[in-house]
Amino acid sequence: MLRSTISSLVPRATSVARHMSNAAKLTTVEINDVTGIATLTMNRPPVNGLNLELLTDLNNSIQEIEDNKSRGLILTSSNPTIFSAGLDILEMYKPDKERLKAFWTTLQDVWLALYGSAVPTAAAINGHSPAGGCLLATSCEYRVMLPKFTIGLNETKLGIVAPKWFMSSFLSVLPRRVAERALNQGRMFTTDEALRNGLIDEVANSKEEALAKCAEFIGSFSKVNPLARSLTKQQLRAAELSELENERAQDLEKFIFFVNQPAVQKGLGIYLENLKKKSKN
Ligand SMILES: CCCCCCCCCCCC/C=C/CC(=O)SCCNC(=O)CCNC(=O)[C@H](O)C(C)(C)COP(=O)(O)OP(=O)(O)OC[C@H]1O[C@@H](n2cnc3c(N)ncnc32)[C@H](O)[C@@H]1OP(=O)(O)O
Repeated sequence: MLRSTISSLVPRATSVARHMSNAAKLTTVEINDVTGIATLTMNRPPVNGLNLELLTDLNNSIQEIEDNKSRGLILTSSNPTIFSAGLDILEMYKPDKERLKAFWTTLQDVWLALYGSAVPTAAAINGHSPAGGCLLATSCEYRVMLPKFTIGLNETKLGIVAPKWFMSSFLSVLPRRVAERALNQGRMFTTDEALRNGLIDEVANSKEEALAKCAEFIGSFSKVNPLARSLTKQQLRAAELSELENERAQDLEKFIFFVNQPAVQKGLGIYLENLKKKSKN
């Protein structure tokens, strides 16, 4: 459900950005005191794999940004070549039952909070963004990406299935036939392909430029009534949000059942092994 927090139109004091969250966490939130825009940075080396702890910090940070009435949220990564490698496969491979439940429930929370955020959202995609990384990026309203990286929902390549709400975010950005083919193929788009197909909105040559373009997008709403804006967004996104809200328990059950299938476990094991082999070469 879209949060009701509305950013104020009162101009901010002129000063440099200030940190709201500390670096001990896997995310940091920095508010620009001039623009009032919050930059939420993922920082879980080596690849920003979305494990339970990173998802928990992401969820708390989004909440913090909403509560502090920021003008907007920019999601990015501290890693210079990876936005996020998607879900940490180790959470799903030979999983602990209780942790697996908490992991998926927190992922649901993050998606509901980000896709349904009341504030304008943008992703500065400063590196590769497969699967769960693409989910985060497409949950935002605007995407700026650096050249020569890749983005997409590659689940079928891992022998897994993107849940419906992953598809909802993807479909909110791409034309249906492009989304359908890409999902079935597990296609990863290069930056150029992503731009051509509308999966991203702009290309930037540096992270700084990407952040500036995201800020410009968020700034484009400065003359729009924030309540009218957020209620409009809420109506546009309500169907997908309610669908997951109403089916959270079934979605969790399906996930747990699916992940525990021997064929899925075998596929994940092989995929992990190949990733490790590749990283050693
Ligand atoms: C009827 C219908 C039913 C429907 C039911 C639905 C049920 C739900 C099903 C379940 C759905 C689950 C959805 C999952 C979505 C996901 O997000 S899955 C994750 C997908 N991610 C990937 O495929 C990315 C894999 N990684 C890479 O491609 C590369 O690592 C990279 C491009 C991100 C970075 O490359 P590079 O910089 O060269 O680093 P590497 O050397 O490859 O990696 C370093 C290090 O990290 C490990 N690693 C990489 N990614 C992951 C990951 N996602 N999880 C865990 N670990 C990862 C990699 O193995 C290396 O480790 P070592 O250093 O070797 O230890």
